[in-house]
Amino acid sequence: MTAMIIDGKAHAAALRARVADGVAGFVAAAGRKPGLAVVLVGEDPASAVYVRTKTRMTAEAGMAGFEHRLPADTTSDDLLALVDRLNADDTVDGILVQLPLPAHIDERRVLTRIDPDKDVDGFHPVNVGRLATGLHGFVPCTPLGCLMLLRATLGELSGLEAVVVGRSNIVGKPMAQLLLQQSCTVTVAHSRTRDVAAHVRRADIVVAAVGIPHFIKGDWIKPGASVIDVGINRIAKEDGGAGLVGDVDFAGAAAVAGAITPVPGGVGPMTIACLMRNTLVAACRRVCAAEPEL
Ligand SMILES: NC(=O)C1=CN([C@@H]2O[C@H](COP(=O)(O)OP(=O)(O)OC[C@H]3O[C@@H](n4cnc5c(N)ncnc54)[C@H](OP(=O)(O)O)[C@@H]3O)[C@@H](O)[C@H]2O)C=CC1
Ligand SMILES: Nc1nc(=O)c2c([nH]1)NC[C@@H]1CN(c3ccc(C(=O)N[C@@H](CCC(=O)O)C(=O)O)cc3)C=[N+]21
Repeated sequence: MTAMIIDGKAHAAALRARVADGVAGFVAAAGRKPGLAVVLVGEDPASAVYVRTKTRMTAEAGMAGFEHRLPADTTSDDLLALVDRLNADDTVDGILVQLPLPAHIDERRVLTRIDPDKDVDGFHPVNVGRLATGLHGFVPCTPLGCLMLLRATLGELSGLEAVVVGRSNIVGKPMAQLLLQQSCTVTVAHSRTRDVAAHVRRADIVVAAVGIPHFIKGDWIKPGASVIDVGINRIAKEDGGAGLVGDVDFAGAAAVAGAITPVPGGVGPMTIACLMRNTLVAACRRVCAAEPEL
């Protein structure tokens, strides 16, 4: 193995510590804690685990967490009414509606109902537009975490060839916007791309957000490239247990890459740390129109 392993867990812990410092300053100035409301509809076990982790980390950062668990048969109108209440609640600085939502709920309608200035997920079209035009808004947590890991690993990204595999609104598209903002030359590959391997072979930076275990092969990776594996795939292990693997063949890629994120312990922890960061930023903007240094 030649690649440096990018320790997402350690970077995330360091970011959460900086956020906790900022939170202490906010509490001293504003006389209250930054507040994050997390809404979970239904009983999806993976979502329940993420929501519990988010709530625990919120408390550890010194912030107030408000967990709203609604039954799977909640109507769109009931969910929209809850979003309206959270928008109007001055103790709530950030709102996150856990995805995916049950199929009968109109996801777009719910996400666009969230006050853009409380949209710590960065999914509201206003924040998508702000990111695309270079205005201050909220950047989705997963691509923001990926960018932080890349900056910590490579420093300046200007001029590098970046290939993002995946074009979802949550990961691929905002990731491409962020890399473009850093003056990378960005290619976005997806399921209709004719030869994904050929694009990946040119890349100094590979971000894999496909949702297919070990989709990116080791012999696609350019020697020395930086590989960010966003994939979280639950697979059955030989011993009968459940294992978590990424979208990259880790062993194969680590033999040629310059640096690579593991799964678990890579992008996932950074996503949650960035949510804490965005919540503190939301609180600072709402209360004192200031940007914390993070
Ligand atoms: N670590 C973290 O914090 C997070 C991890 N994830 C994980 O990241 C992965 C991606 O998530 P998400 O973006 O939401 O997933 P989506 O399913 O929304 O998007 C997957 C993307 O991969 C593309 N794709 C599918 N098959 C191929 C193929 N054969 N060749 C090239 N591209 C392909 C799709 O293309 P097309 O658009 O053409 O269909 C699509 O753009 C998942 O494993 C998810 O669990 C997600 C969010 C946060
Ligand atoms: N509105 C919304 N915002 C999200 O940001 C959001 C969402 N919905 N729905 C689901 C996806 C997925 N996601 C992850 C967060 C943390 C880990 C994480 O911490 N993973 C650990 C492992 C955790 C485990 O063992 O399951 C790791 O990679 O080390 C993973 C995935 C956020 N998402």
